[in-house]
Formats: sequence, structure tokens, C-alpha cells
Amino acid sequence: MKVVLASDHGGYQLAREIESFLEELEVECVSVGCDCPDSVDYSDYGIPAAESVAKGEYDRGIVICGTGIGMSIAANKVKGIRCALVHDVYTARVTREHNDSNVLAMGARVIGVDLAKEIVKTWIGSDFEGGRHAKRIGKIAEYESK
Ligand SMILES: O=C(CO)[C@H](O)[C@H](O)[C@H](O)COP(=O)(O)O
Repeated sequence: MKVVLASDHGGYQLAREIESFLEELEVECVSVGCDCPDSVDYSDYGIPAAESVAKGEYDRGIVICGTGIGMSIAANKVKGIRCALVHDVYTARVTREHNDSNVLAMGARVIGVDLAKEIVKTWIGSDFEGGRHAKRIGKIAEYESK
């Protein structure tokens, strides 16, 4: 699996932790910034990261800002992206199983490093169940293509 990782300044430190953690998990990860803790705009990093997932350059994306909200709003503007803002392990699993989320957003000012790692591990390791859920996300895709 190939994962693209993006953050703003609010998520910069946590993104570094997640980058190392993905390496431990032997998941290929490419960080597309930001590259230092100086103030930036989450949209400048979240949108290109989401676009690269939508284009198929990466299997999944992880986007991190202060609350995860800005990043999730930005990523979900990209056609084909189902970005889930997750701050607990249950949601991390269910958003893969039910929503087939292809981008994970987290807020570095909301959760700690250990929980973020658990979320990432669970989200990476959970699979879409299909069935009734496929019909539902199909309706979203249909709306998106209007
Ligand atoms: O979009 C956000 C809020 O929903 C992110 O948390 C940003 O990281 C945050 O707005 C950045 O705030 P700052 O005061 O500019 O550090």
C-alpha cells in the first residue's frame, strides 16, 4: 500500500510521528509537506494530497491539521475522495468497513500520538465490506458526477 501524508503547521509534529510509524508498519509513505512548523494554509497541502489519491497515484491519504476539520473539508472537495475525520479507534475501523474512506484526517491538537498511531494502524488494516455500503457510496459518486 502506498500512502500520501500531508499536514499544515498544526499537524507537522504528529505527521512526523506518523511518517516513522508507517515505516515501522512497512507501509510506503510519501510526505508532501508541509516541511517545517511555520504557519501555512492546510488547503495548500490537503487538496494536492487528496488529488493524488483521486488520480490513483496513492492508495490512501492521511492529512493532519490542528483539528483535522480544515483538512477534511478540503480533501472532501476533491471528486472521488471520501475523507473521514477520526479521533477514535472504532470510527477508524468502521469508516473503512462502511465508507471505504480513502483519506484519513486527524487533529493533532485533539488527540495524542499514541491514539493517532492506533487509529492509523486500524484504518490501514481494515477493509471495505461492500454490499449495502457499496450501494450507499455509489449514490454519493453518482451525485458527484452530476
Ligand atoms: O482548519 C483547522 C481548524 O479547523 C486547522 O486546525 C488548522 O490547523 C488551524 O486552523 C490552524 O490554526 P492557527 O491558529 O493558524 O495555527
